[in-house]
Amino acid sequence: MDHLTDGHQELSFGNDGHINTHNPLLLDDKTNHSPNPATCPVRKEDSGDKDMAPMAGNSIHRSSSRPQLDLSGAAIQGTFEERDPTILLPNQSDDISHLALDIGGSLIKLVYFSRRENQTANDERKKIIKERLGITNVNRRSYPILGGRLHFVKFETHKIHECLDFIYSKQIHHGMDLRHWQSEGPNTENTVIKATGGGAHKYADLFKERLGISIEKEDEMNCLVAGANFLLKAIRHEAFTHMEGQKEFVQIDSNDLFPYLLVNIGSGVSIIKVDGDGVFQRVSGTNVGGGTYWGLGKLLTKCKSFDELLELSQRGDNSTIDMLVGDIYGGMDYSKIGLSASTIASSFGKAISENKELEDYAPEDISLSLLRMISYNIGQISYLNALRFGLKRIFFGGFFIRGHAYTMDTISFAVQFWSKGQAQAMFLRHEGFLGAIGAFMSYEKHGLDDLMVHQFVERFPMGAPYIGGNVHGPPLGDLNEKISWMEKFVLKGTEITAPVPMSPPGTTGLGGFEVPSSKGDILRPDASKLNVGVLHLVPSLEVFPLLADPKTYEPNTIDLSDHGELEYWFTVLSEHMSDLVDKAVASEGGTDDAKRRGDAFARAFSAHLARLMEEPAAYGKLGLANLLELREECLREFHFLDVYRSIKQRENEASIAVLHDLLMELDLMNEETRLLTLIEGVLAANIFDWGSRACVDLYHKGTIIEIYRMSRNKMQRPWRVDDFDLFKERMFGSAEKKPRKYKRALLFVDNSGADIVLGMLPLARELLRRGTEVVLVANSLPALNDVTAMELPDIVAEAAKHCDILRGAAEAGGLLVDAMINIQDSPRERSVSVPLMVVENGCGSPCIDLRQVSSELAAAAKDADLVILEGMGRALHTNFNAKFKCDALKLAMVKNQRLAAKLINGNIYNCVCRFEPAT
Ligand SMILES: Nc1ncnc2c1ncn2[C@@H]1O[C@H](COP(=O)(O)OP(=O)(O)OP(=O)(O)O)[C@@H](O)[C@H]1O
Ligand SMILES: CC(C)(CO)[C@@H](O)C(=O)NCCC(=O)O
Ligand SMILES: [Mn+2]
Repeated sequence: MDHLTDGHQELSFGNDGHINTHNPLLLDDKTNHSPNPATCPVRKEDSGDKDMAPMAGNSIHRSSSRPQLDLSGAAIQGTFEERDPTILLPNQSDDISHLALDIGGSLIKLVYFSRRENQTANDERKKIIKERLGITNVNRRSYPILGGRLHFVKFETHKIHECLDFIYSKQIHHGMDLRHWQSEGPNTENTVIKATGGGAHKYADLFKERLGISIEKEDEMNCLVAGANFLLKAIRHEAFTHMEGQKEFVQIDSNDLFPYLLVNIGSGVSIIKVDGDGVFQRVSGTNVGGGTYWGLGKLLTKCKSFDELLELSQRGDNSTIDMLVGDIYGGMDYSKIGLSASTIASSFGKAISENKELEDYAPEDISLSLLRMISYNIGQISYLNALRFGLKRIFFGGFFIRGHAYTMDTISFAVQFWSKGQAQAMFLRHEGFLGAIGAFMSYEKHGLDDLMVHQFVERFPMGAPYIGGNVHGPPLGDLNEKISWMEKFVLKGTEITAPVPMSPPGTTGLGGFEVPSSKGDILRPDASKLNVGVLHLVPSLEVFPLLADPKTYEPNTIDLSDHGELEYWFTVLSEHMSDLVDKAVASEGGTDDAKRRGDAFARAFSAHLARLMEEPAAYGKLGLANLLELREECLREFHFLDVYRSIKQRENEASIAVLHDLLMELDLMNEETRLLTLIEGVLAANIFDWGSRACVDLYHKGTIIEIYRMSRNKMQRPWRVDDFDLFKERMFGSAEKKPRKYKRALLFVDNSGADIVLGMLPLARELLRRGTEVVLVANSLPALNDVTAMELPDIVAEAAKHCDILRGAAEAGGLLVDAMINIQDSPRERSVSVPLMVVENGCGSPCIDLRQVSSELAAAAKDADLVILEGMGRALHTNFNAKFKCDALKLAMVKNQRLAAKLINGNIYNCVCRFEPAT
């Protein structure tokens, strides 16, 4: 027995899983007895989709978006003695296309770009939309940049052969001919790659010899500045402060970025005053840098790796070796000048007087003493230079920092201490890659140089465990290698999945250099392995033009920085996992390969979740939308392209089968009753959400139509949030107000099946009937059972068979081009109808960040005066607090008890109908 409560209303299922109530208003019972798909139980998950007939007959031509390999001209590269020779695919166009290097004294940083596969299946719909919405500038580039990803990799400079092997086996250096975006074949003669850092000079010949490629040298300082400027302008939450163990992201206004001080802590330290793009001066530097810490530390402690040295420092006590103020002042503070007894008076100073050898000091203590010495020194020199030029902001980059909390705290503390709080130290998430990014940006002809700020979107570092960070041995190329890696990664990398206790924030005492609080934290597996996201280049993402104030807009309603909240969602997502994996595997035919991928997905997603539990801000500011997106991205990473495909088809078929009856009943009503019934219908049908645990349990208890009717029947007003009367007044007018005819409405749709077919389409139809153009806004990529923009035209075409209004409007909107075959059109009706259109929203998650929408949605928004956001993901988890320049209606059923309590002080299955007039 399952009880659904909505305020005072309660409704229960009969034991047989059938609904006891019968509402004559909607859906005559006859549908229960007909042999149509509406009576299929919802639960039939494992059927795979092979035995599912395509819903719209021959009009469905959904093609998988899995990258297609072009095998023409394939040849084995290298000698035949090699065990796993690389196979070169010279005509493979969506492969890696560009790379740039920063070869420093300690590390080689490599940034490379891989293009995204072309999604041609969507072309027809796109063409129509472009014509309709008058988008003219979509092909403003003459070269085919279709989006892609920027990847970040690093190697130790003394192991340069690993870097050469990596480039070679990934074949990144092909297709680098600057005169052509796509090189025709494996011809490296013209290949030129951009490189900066000292090694660009030192190793140029080696690159020519080993790979036959020429290095084009770019100035190191130029690149550092270009990289920093790009990141600070283009990547949200790139910069953060780090004080007493607390990381806080800073959103830099790109119009208010300059001047600033850039301190790059590599082997040595460069200090650069930056006044604009390409406008800078290297004002200082110091030879006491990262190389000093690592070099001296290695000699003094016999550590074998930088990380080992850093890890030692975390267990160290520097007071055994440093001379403190208290050591000099007999245990007292020197309070007159603001120095506490525990302040370091002289780094390593104790070693003078004690009769000890190196072996007598703990390596841990030496490492910490060294780390503090160097960090404070750099902090102090940086501060002095900031003071010299009156700069308030200091950004620190370079791999010395290595995402290490204590290092950052120490530098921050030094800056804060010396400037008395006047200057602020900030760090960059892509800390070590500034130069490499700058070199990458310096390609003039690759078209990436003029990228608009918003065109890069940082996604979760999906590939990060295996492609970010250090690379040892052969690179991981294909999916198969990724999976193997994932299997090993989780077996070995227990430190990633183990939760980490956070030390309580400490105090810093009397203004002296106390030990910052984050010392005790574990050293996370190389920060760049998990911290640096892959930057996705999406050439056509824009800010949604109808946002009232894009600057203050925050998509996430729930901030997961509250640990209890994060824990809750962690549990929810973990509990969903095995179900999801089963579905994912079934969606790919249940093969052994699919099982292996499913397993790897579960491991990868779990590792990410564990990582986030340990450090919620690891990938930038974390909201629920990000977590849900992470899951979808993880699935895609392991080539699960549409897990819910067959469920969606089944739900659509079942709903289409009863659409006609629903429309007939609606048409018998008067306008006002009909509007209410339509809104009720949207809310009721929003129950079909495979992202909600409670609902999924519910689906086992009845057919789609039974559940839909049950849900409708309990629609008792007032809803928990109920602005319906206000909306009605806007639509129909009142004694005081004139009615309003909206010109164009954007309907952000949610799930498949009843939700779209019996909820949103009838509402769209009503708007169309009233002369409002309707744009259905759907996901670009599959997420849960959300309907996608690619699927919608077929659904609309099916629905149009049952309704003249929909048919005329769909025709006018160009939606029926493929599906016209069976429809006899009447030209008269066609010409008078306002259009019904479909646009993609640019995202592939159940939530939507309106700062990153597709250009077609942005274009469609231009003439829109009504926005309807439907569903929990789009209207509650995100955008519940979003304000718009036009009227906005937010409709959702809350299918999660915790969210209901938190957001609307209500209960699960309560409904939200929030109407907000234009601000
Ligand atoms: N895995 C690592 N191996 C070696 N050094 C590391 C590692 N991780 C962090 N470091 C630190 O980072 C420093 C190198 O930083 P970075 O790569 O920014 O400089 P670089 O470009 O090699 O040097 P420079 O710019 O002075 O030529 C090292 O000297 C060391 O202190
Ligand atoms: C020599 C470079 C620029 C090489 O990256 C760097 O290591 C550095 O800035 N060193 C510090 C040299 C100095 O200014 O004292
Ligand atoms: Mn460098």
